[in-house]
Amino acid sequence: MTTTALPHPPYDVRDGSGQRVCVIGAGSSGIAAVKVLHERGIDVKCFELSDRVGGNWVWGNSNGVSSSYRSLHINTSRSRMEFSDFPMPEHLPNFARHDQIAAYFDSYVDHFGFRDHITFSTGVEHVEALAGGGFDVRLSTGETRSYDAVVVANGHHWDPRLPEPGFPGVETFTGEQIHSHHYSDEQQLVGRKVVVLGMGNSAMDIAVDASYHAAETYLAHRRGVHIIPKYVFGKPYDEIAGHERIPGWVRWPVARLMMRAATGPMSRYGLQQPDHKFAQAHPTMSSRILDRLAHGAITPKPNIARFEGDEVVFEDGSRVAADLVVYCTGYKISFPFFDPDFLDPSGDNEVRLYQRMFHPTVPGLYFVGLIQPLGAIMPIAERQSELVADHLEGSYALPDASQMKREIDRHRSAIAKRYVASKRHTIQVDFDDYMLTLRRERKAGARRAVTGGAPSRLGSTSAG
Ligand SMILES: NC(=O)C1=CN([C@@H]2O[C@H](COP(=O)(O)OP(=O)(O)OC[C@H]3O[C@@H](n4cnc5c(N)ncnc54)[C@H](OP(=O)(O)O)[C@@H]3O)[C@@H](O)[C@H]2O)C=CC1
Repeated sequence: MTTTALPHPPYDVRDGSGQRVCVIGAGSSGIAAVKVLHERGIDVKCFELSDRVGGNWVWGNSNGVSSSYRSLHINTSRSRMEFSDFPMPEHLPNFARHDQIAAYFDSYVDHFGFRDHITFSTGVEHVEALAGGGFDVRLSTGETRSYDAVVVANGHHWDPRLPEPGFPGVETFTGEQIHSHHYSDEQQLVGRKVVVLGMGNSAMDIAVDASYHAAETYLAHRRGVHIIPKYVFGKPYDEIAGHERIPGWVRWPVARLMMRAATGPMSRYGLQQPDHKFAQAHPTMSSRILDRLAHGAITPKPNIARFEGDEVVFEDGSRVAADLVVYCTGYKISFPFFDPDFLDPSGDNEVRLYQRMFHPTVPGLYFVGLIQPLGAIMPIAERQSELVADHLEGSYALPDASQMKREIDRHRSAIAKRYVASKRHTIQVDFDDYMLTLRRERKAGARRAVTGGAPSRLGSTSAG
């Protein structure tokens, strides 16, 4: 690969210390970015809508956009979600609850001492890339500040995606309809006849909650999935064969066999058989749903066909009277602070980024945590942030724009080949494979930086 001299800062920056960087959001990815940049001595400021860090993991977050609910527990195990230099407390369960995770993020910020780099209760309202490089960032306070670089970490599970178009009769259905984003606790379910739509992790959790609190619970789905229990053979499922040194062609067949042994076919639970292989869709993880289906506490249904009065009619012609429909139909990737024509995700959740984090034509625009891993985001956000810091310091160089575009195209084709066609898979990565990719990319970028004349982290005693 060749290195092309890029037009303006920070592509030709050689010293990160002179850079002013704005991080948008202090969720799990934003705090990783601030921590890494702060440690490297880069002048970083983060703006967070809420009065605290943690984003989605803060149930009832004052930012008004958390999708968390009372029963939420993470579905990646403690050892696989923790930051590399800040272990989660050992007294925590293997699959921690939202408040335990939010507290962990809080202590991360205090431990590394960068809370004063975060301005709370302040949103970023508009970001404008300037023709000569750098950005103008307008805040909710009305103030506009200038930055050399912007790290976008505003999360991608907060803007609800409803079925489009809605099912016939949706306008006249007499029951209540909500998106899972607006589900907060079981009080919304008590004594009601509830239809949950979807087979992602939100649907699993909410259907299980409903199975304990609602009068009747139906789980409607347009496609079967492979449900993964949280424990397999007495261990958290993701600790088995989960390592970046174990290649995917070993990891996934092992996982497939384990799951086949652990759960058997999904049809035994009354669910549709998946139309794809294991690991060709974002994983749905729940031990409890299998129990609740086996106990008859949840009735599986095919997709919703239409609504008639107070009834939900399913694709097999069956119908139920329902008080509440919960659409667990996923999220849109949204950047409310960019002009629509600046970075248009086209409504299909398509965002074209080199290595899922560098904008190919806007220098200094980075994205941290804009991936949906088969695994946890936190260690990935941390490693991505190291690349951002390297780039700001000049020890990592990007390839030229055409090479970046080719990499993006290759990634798009690989996703299309690998995963079920769905808007939920546009930013999908395998945790271990992507972690390895980032490690290799860091080295490749360091070599490019040397070729291009920048000081290199490799072989340098001052390397961070
Ligand atoms: N405990 C945890 O850690 C939790 C984690 N999460 C994470 O949050 C993210 C979002 O999860 P979730 O909210 O479940 O959303 P997902 O995007 O993962 O799942 C959406 C589901 O809705 C279905 N769907 C979408 N549109 C329609 C439609 N028009 N008609 C019928 N079905 C439709 C999809 O089917 P199809 O596959 O056919 O597109 C899919 O089954 C994921 O990364 C998930 O892992 C969520 C909840 C809990």
